[in-house]
Amino acid sequence: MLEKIEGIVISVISGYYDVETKKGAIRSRARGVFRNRKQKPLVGDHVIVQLDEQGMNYLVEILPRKNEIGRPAVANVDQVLLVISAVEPDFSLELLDRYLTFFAWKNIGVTIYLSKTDITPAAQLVKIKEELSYYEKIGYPVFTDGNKLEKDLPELIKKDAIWTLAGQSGAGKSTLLNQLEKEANQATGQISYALNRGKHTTRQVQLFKYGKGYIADTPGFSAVDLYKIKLDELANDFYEFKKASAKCKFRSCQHLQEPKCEVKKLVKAGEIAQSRYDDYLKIRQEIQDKRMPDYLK
Ligand SMILES: Nc1nc2c(ncn2[C@@H]2O[C@H](COP(=O)(O)OP(=O)(O)OP(=O)(O)O)[C@@H](O)[C@H]2O)c(=O)[nH]1
Ligand SMILES: [Zn+2]
Repeated sequence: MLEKIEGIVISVISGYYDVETKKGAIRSRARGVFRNRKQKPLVGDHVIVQLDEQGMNYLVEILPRKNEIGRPAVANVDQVLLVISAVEPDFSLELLDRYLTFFAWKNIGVTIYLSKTDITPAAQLVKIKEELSYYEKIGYPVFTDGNKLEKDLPELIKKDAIWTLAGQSGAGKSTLLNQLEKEANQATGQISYALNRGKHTTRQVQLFKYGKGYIADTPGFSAVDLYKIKLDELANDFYEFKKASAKCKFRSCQHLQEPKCEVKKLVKAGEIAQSRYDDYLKIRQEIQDKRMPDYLK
């Protein structure tokens, strides 16, 4: 009888898949069957490995994938740690809304981390923190202090959860990642993967253990495309709009010119941020402009 065991792919190196299981890490090869089906196991995939007596382990099945993001891609991402800088590059609410919209669309939770607060003029920082408190109110965890983030993060990463970093180029993703990875390696006595990365090898993504789950060791991605979002579903990706829309007169209200729109009422009352509404309209327009005509779909 060949034993089968379930696990999570934590790294892929030249055709070998390292799978973390309850028996520890198992190195395995993928069965040719995946190639035929054009199916390729990704880091983050939940898989079944078949063990045999000769010590040859085969990855024989990929369990259903709930999402896939980034380049290199990571599967089954539970949460994005979004790094937004206060300065260099300057803080931008529009950029923040773009990221949040994208991950909401992908059904991935976001935790916001404000970086470079140490080099931000005090008055500017006060204003940014105030703006971020709105996001906390609508349900996004916000960290504006790196030490607090590192202290709380192990608790936040739930069992087998996969986190990945995202944010604009220069925001500080690699800086934070190196810090977290160093800590994780110190805690577990692991050798840093970073040391094995030759300059000329293709950049691979690996998961390192953190908290009760994992963090991807590659800074995810910096740019997001929003035009694939369906126009009439966009409002659902703005969580506070979605919540308010239960009180809109029309069930399919897009919060534009419709009468008795709760979202517009709350914008007027200052309860929904005007900047959120403006960004909603802007992204909407973008989707409209790039939308394929119905007959081409
Ligand atoms: N003062 C200060 N500098 C920071 C902080 N975080 C990052 N930096 C600096 O900002 C620059 C960019 O940081 P990176 O970590 O390379 O940014 P990144 O998001 O990985 O950028 P890409 O690799 O281009 O996507 C580096 O010079 C860092 O040293 C911070 O919290 N405070
Ligand atoms: Zn409405």
